[in-house]
Amino acid sequence: MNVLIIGAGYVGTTTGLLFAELGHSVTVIDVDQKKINDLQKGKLFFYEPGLDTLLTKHLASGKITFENDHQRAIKDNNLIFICVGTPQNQDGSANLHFLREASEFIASNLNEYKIIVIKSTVPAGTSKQVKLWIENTKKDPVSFDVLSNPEFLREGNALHDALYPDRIILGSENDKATALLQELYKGIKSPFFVTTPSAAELIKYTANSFLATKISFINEIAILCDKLHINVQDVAKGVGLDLRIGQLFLEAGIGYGGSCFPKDVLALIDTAKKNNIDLSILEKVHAINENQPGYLFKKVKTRLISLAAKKIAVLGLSFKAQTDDIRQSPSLKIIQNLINEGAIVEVHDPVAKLPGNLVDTVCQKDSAEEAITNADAILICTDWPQYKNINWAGIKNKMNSPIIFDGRNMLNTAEMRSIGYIYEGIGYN
Ligand SMILES: NC(=O)c1ccc[n+]([C@@H]2O[C@H](COP(=O)([O-])OP(=O)(O)OC[C@H]3O[C@@H](n4cnc5c(N)ncnc54)[C@H](O)[C@@H]3O)[C@@H](O)[C@H]2O)c1
Ligand SMILES: O=c1ccn([C@@H]2O[C@H](COP(=O)(O)OP(=O)(O)O[C@H]3O[C@H](CO)[C@@H](O)[C@H](O)[C@H]3O)[C@@H](O)[C@H]2O)c(=O)[nH]1
Repeated sequence: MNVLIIGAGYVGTTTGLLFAELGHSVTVIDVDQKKINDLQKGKLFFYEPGLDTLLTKHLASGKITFENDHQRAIKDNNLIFICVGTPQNQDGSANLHFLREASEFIASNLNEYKIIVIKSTVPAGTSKQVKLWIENTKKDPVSFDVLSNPEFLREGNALHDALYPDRIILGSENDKATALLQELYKGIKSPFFVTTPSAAELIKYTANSFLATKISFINEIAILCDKLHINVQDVAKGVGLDLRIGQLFLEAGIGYGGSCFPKDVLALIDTAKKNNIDLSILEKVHAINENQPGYLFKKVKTRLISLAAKKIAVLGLSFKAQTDDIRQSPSLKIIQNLINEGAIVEVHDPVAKLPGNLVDTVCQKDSAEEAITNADAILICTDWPQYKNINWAGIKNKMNSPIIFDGRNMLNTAEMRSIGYIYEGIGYN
């Protein structure tokens, strides 16, 4: 099958490579010419394990093409996936500006029947809105269908999640279009659930908000655990053994970040508000998450008292391991707090880089060991597995004072204390 992808970001690039891997012929377009130029040369603009190899493979196989001629791309393809960004507006609502632009561009080049699939995360009812935008812009009486096929991949696991998703959700009211999409995904052995476009759109936000709720819930329990001197990891394990609850997304820490959970929780709150529905549970989820980086910071202040001129090593910048994405990363909030209190901050991350506003005030080191040397304390902000393998016994004597605040509960408490560290995690860890 021939497929066109609009938007060569995380989702568009991964989806394009997935379809190429399934044997389809994929064309990808993006308004960002530099991204297209780089992708044509096999260069990914983000760090995502395994994706670069697949890109090289399918550029060579000719199954994926990154195209500059956008009009021709629309005219030549009758199955189009929209994967543009839907960022957060100031009031928390989803910004559909890029989606509207892409829809109207399709409309002005609508030469024959097309199936338009929205993969971007969009509020319930957006498929209907896209239909209207296209109807109002198209020049000729050509028919089309708009479907919803939300994406559930995680950054850092994009390839695995694309090839082995827990489910494929399709919002479609046209049986022929549904059959075509089922054919497109034929190689994927996962449940294929068909519902209305609006329900598909709401499933996406509900899933992300539920996972965010699990995280905020365990983070609140962790604060109680600190007070009661009970280990939150034991509590999470015992609770998660109940199959109705499950073990995943019960890791207490410094809160969720990234380009999805924070914005999607706020967008669902906005949808509820616009419909006069009280979704206060999600307002609380958001508020807890806003406070969680500050909770670790408070522990630092309580122990060190003054941070002025203290050297603090921060391990991890990205919002989670296996990605260089620093959007909404709790690590950045903590670094800002440290700077505000006069601390000298040295950071390390295996792949992520400091944002422009921090490069002059914070020093990024090439290795964790360099950042730790002469530090008055270490703050672990991202759960990069390599931090477990630091020679903790060896490096202890290079610190001014051996104190670790583990915002991801990733090190072994007993081991760290036996080496001689003052070690504090989240939730009496
Ligand atoms: N990043 C993730 O892990 C993830 C996972 C699931 C769902 N989503 C959702 O998928 C959508 C895309 O996310 P992303 O992370 O890939 O975003 P992104 O910002 O990485 O990529 C979006 C791309 O769309 C391009 N674009 C914007 N307007 C365009 C237009 N009119 N024509 C062509 N290209 C255009 C941009 O230049 C950009 O390259 C969002 O709605 C997001 O919430 C993201
Ligand atoms: O027990 C946990 C699990 C995660 N996190 C944090 O939660 C955030 C999000 O993690 P994760 O869900 O793994 O990353 P994303 O790549 O943001 O993926 C989420 O957002 C995507 C975009 O919508 C969805 O497609 C995915 O299904 C959904 O998991 C990160 O900061 C994690 O550190 C925790 O604090 N505790």
